Amino acid sequence: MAVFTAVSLDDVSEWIKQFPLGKALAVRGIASGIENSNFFITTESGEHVLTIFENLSFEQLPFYLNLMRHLAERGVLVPAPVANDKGELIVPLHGKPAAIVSKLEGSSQMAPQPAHCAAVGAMLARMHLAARDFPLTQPNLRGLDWWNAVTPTVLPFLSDSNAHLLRAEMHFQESYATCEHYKRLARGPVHADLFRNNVMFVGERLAGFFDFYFAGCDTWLFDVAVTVNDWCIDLDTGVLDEARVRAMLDAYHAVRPFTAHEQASWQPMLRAAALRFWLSRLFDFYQPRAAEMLTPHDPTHFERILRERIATPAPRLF
Ligand SMILES: Nc1ncnc2c1ncn2[C@@H]1O[C@H](COP(=O)(O)OP(=O)(O)O)[C@@H](O)[C@H]1O
Ligand SMILES: N[C@@H](CCOP(=O)(O)O)C(=O)O
Repeated sequence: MAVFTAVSLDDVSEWIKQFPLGKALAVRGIASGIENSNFFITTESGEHVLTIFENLSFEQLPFYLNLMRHLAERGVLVPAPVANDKGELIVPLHGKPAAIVSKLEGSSQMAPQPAHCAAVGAMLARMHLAARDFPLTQPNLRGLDWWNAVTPTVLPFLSDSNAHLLRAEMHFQESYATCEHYKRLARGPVHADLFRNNVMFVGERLAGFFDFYFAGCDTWLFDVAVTVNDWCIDLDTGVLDEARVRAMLDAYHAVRPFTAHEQASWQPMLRAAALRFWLSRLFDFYQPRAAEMLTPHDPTHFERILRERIATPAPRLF
């Protein structure tokens, strides 16, 4: 669990007066976050989530909050940010940026079946299409530039075999990023971290996507690859589960058809998505941020997935 910025009902009662939500009745800290301090807030107008951003700045946040508002206004199931009486979505609390969003119902589906994967695939395609006219841009801050910056900081800790894998994959991805197929991939705002724990379900009904704080502009196919690499695998081996992959890809394709350039890029992109999380987990493991009590995620999970995606031909996209 991350260190929390403590917030009392008294703090919130005063602060929330600037929002059209009525009085605050209760505040409850959420223990499961690892990036930010999150609280469920009961107000006279219902349940909301208050987030105090521990790492992101006032400059970076408008992209995420406005993207969520843009998507929510277009019927994509995401938390809707609430503006204060000046129309602001990001308002300081205890000197840190903070925001209030609507609370999604449901819970995470940690053992997804093909029906869940189909619902996620369809909503992901709707999200990509709905964000086409989103006016703000911000790069994926965990993209190729970040991989290049982080690689030398983790290489000294790796075994010879893993160092070789990392160097070879970085070389492959840098070269792939210059090819014609890659340049012609559709792009736009992407979630970039749509793991099982960032989606709410009520039974088989998808209730919403949340945790947009790794979102950025990148290829839509990268988003699909990140999502497939988490939702459609056997967690012990990293091997793709054919039924769940087909359900997710077919549902996505029915809403936003994949292209031939995407088909040609699918295996490199599954590798890129595995590399991205291997690198961030290695970084968090070997270079933990000061003053946080995080239990790092296991990097070997994504090393296994990367090796598997290199070794096994990718299933067809469509
Ligand atoms: N809008 C929301 N609706 C309902 N629950 C939410 C919402 N946002 C966050 N949560 C809850 O808070 C937990 C932590 O949120 P998350 O955004 O994943 O934190 P972090 O970015 O710190 O990892 C989630 O697992 C979920 O239970
Ligand atoms: N999904 C990433 C870590 C990001 O954590 P989140 O709780 O903010 O989704 C991983 O598994 O490495």
